[in-house]
Amino acid sequence: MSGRLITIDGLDGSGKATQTDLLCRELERRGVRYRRVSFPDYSAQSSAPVRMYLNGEFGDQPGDVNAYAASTFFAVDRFASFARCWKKDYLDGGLIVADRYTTSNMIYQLAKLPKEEWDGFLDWIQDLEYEKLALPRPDLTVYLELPTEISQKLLDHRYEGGKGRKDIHERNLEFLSACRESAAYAARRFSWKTVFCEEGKELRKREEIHEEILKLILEELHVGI
Ligand SMILES: Nc1ncnc2c1ncn2[C@@H]1O[C@H](COP(=O)(O)OP(=O)(O)O)[C@@H](O)[C@H]1O
Ligand SMILES: Cc1cn([C@H]2C[C@H](O)[C@@H](COP(=O)(O)OP(=O)(O)O)O2)c(=O)[nH]c1=O
Repeated sequence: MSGRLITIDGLDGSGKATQTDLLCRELERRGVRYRRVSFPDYSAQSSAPVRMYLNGEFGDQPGDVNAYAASTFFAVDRFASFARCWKKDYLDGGLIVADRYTTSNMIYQLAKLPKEEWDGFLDWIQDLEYEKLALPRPDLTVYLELPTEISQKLLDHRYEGGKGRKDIHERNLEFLSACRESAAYAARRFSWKTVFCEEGKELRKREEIHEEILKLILEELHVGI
């Protein structure tokens, strides 16, 4: 029996870590067993090429590494995490909560390509990650939608002005705006559940967003929580 995989995705600074924390706390409160994973898996050796890419060692613009090459770095890191850390739990029927997943390649790497190549890339990345590498497909993807101007402010706040720590994606507002468009496309194609985190130019409260995500999970997955 295979388990279930919930992925939480969104642009940098959209609240993924915050919402993953709140969800995991709620699962614990309800006594639901789960395993939390996060991508890239920075603490693992498998993320070395990802770290080099995001640090700008292959070029300081996202487009300096093409969508296919960059996607493979992230895919290999995911394969290593699955094989080493959560395959057994998943195959035993466990609930996995992922902060970013293949869905991030479908957002960020897709954005590097002209629109007429989007469907071909999305077919390719599904084949690579879900078929050839045999990674599980998500049962539910929650996409946190937030205008880049707001997510950038939150990121700035998180980095407390120390802009040097931003990676090559986070530094590039134009790229992040393109990612918002590619994310909307992927969300439509794959029926991701979009959670709008802004209301009337204001960021919604953490708890309110959390309640919406919890409701979605209960409705969509019928998990006993
Ligand atoms: N709904 C919210 N309202 C206000 N601040 C928020 C909200 N959600 C997240 N934050 C803050 O915004 C910053 C980015 O959130 P984070 O969860 O780290 O985003 P991500 O994991 O998507 O990069 C953090 O400092 C976090 O505390
Ligand atoms: C997991 C993953 C991330 N990414 C991108 C999204 C982010 O811009 C970047 C690193 O993700 P992340 O570590 O979430 O960023 P942060 O610095 O906010 O913690 O890598 C991909 O392009 N493909 C992927 O498969």
